[in-house]
Amino acid sequence: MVSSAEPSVTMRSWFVWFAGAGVYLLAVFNRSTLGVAGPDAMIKFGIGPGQLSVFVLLQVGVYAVMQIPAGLLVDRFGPRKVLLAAALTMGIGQLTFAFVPSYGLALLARGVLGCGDALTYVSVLRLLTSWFPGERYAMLASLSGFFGMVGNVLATVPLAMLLPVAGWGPSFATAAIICLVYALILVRPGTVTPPYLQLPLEQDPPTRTKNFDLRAMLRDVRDAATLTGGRLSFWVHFTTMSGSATFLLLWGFPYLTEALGYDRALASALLMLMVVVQLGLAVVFGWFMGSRPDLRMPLVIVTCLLNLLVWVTFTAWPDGRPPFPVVIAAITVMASGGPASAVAFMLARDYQPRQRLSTGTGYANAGGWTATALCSVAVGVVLDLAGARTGVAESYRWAFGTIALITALGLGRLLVWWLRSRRELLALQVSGGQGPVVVRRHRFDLPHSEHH
Ligand SMILES: N[C@@H](Cc1c[nH]cn1)C(=O)NCC(=O)O
Repeated sequence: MVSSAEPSVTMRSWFVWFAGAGVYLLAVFNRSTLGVAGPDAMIKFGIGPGQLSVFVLLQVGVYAVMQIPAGLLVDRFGPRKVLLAAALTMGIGQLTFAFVPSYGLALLARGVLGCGDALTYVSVLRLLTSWFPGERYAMLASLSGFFGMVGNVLATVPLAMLLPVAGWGPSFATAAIICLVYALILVRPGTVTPPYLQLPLEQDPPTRTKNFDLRAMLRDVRDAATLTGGRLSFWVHFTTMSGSATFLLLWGFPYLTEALGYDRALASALLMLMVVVQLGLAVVFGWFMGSRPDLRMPLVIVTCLLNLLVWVTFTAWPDGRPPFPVVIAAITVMASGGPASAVAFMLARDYQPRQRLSTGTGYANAGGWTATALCSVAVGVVLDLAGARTGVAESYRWAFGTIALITALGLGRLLVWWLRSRRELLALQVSGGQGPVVVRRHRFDLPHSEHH
């Protein structure tokens, strides 16, 4: 459990948060660029929609795989250096992407970009822990998503305007240069903007800088992943955000246009609606989770049940074409998944010891993105298999059934680890200790165990 003294909020705290969240804005901007450049990419590389979707799968896969290494790096080098590495890596990846001539090299460049992206969010969350007291964490972690949304919008509107005017190379090179220039802000302590650049290392020194050996790292990962609160954080992230992320990043647009027959403008507007509702809910949930941490798990469970209902509805709807009001309701419910996933980071913050906090945060973040990769691949495979035998709408019913199954699996594991974590908290309270939240024994609680 986090035991060090709580930092107080100063102007520097806000500056640090803005500087870090700026890198996150760039990360989401970069990861969203193919959303608008997709048609141009198909022409430039001579590829079809299937090969285009490989870019998204690669991005999500690299992101998920890189989460634990990202956390290990933050624990050893501190968030500033890792954010610097993130901005540089994204810049290099995007610059390469701007000029490579072939699909294979473009995939490689996107992989590099994904590595930079993966370093960002865990670092920003670490800055929050170092610079703000615990009660602000939930709201600020949720509000950091706002920067992501701005990045998303910047990739959608200005980039869509720039692409036809400036062309592929200059447009992506501009994105790269912005990252590389931004990296200057993070470059050398004390030279550019002293308050931010000097203080993160003083305020929250990385404790493992000298302990950069493989065995210590594996031990950190094992300890982060076997801790009850750590395992709970993984399954919370896994279950809350994966269905909606799969819909938003990859399969929502083709479903709305091909299966439901909506025109492209309406489909884009519905996805944009989801992003806007996400932002609103991030503020509401952030406030709620910060003021009632004891109710954060009930919030997660209700969110997961509602999301499961969405996927079951899509799967069970007789002709695979639910009416418009049902689709709107489903999209609104889906938008709750991302904001509720912030509970996973609160759990990591509350349960993981400070010296491996970011490893634990990366482990939690890997949960949702692993599930997103799983859902994305499962939907694609089932669409391929079912598409040969039945109509498009019917194929999506089967395909979205896999998301229902993965969500149900996640919810089952989440409930198991929630009950185990409650058992530990109850035992701690009985022995006079205090956990991050106060719990009261209920009939559904597991009996007290000698092992805990
Ligand atoms: N759970 C998301 C955050 C989120 C908030 N609203 C929608 N999504 C997450 O994992 N973020 C990490 C990232 O790098 O974007």
